[in-house]
Amino acid sequence: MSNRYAYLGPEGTFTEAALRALMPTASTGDLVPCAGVDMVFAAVRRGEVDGGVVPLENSVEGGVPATTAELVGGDPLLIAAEVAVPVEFTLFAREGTTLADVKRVASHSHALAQCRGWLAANLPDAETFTVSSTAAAAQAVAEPGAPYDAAVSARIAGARYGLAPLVEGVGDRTEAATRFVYLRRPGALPEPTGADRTSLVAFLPEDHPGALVELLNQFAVRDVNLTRLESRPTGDGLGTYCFFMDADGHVAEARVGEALMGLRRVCEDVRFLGSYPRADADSDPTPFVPRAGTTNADFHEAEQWLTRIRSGIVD
Ligand SMILES: O=C(O)C(=O)C[C@]1(C(=O)O)C=C[C@@H](O)C=C1
Repeated sequence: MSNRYAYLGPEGTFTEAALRALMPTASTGDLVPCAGVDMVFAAVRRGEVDGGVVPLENSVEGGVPATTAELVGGDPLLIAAEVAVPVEFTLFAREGTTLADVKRVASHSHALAQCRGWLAANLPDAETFTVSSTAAAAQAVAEPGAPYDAAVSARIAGARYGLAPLVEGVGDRTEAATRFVYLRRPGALPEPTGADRTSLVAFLPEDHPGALVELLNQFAVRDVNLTRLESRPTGDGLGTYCFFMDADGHVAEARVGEALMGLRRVCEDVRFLGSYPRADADSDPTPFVPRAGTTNADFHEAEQWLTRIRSGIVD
């Protein structure tokens, strides 16, 4: 039986494009569209699918709140892969609609935010409506008696729902990209590839001066590069935050493992979200070389030395 994968649907989302990039051999019948990010998580947790793909962060609008909330607070799942997809937005409408006819525009909140400037300049009087995804907007516009005149969607969504492109390239930033992650139930981690990323959530102990520095130092002293740090309220009251962190490297590497042990000591809690191959590994012009004293070999040598002196061997 082939594997089944859930994703933020309906058909024609950027998330579907991400899933197809991650699982190029999966056929359409293996892909399970879900109406929300939370439903993708639920389908994976319940074992209805082998894994699922959700948007994690966008280069213009930042973290996707629904994904971060599930990763931080929901029943644990592991990130097993990632992919970055360029996001180019098109304004779609039913055949015969002109720009002057457009009074109501629907899309995903992250998509509307990325087209804010264009919409203000070109459709200043149009109202915007947030729906569950860019493809859900296109699907709604295509329905008879549609509540919206136009949708901001991916090119594939327009074709999928039989809409006409009114204007292409309505995004404010031409280089916009979204990072998507592939989630699965806890189990064996992907093997280290030499160009990996580790994601986790750190919960600080009681608030005190330098608490965040202590946390960051665990990575700094082991020369582990952080690629993302996002604070998020825990929900336990104003001023109480946890930190969503991405670091270069795989937890199987001594230097990353030691940094995580250090974090575990200084934090109230640490939620490990996975170690998986970096999507940008091929495009990295200057591969990271840890400084002397922080290579995996240095950590192993120091560990062996400790074992020897603990048993009284002094060389
Ligand atoms: O609605 C979609 O098409 C999605 O895949 C979701 C999503 C997002 O959550 O950011 C993905 C990329 C774009 O930035 C806009 C929307």
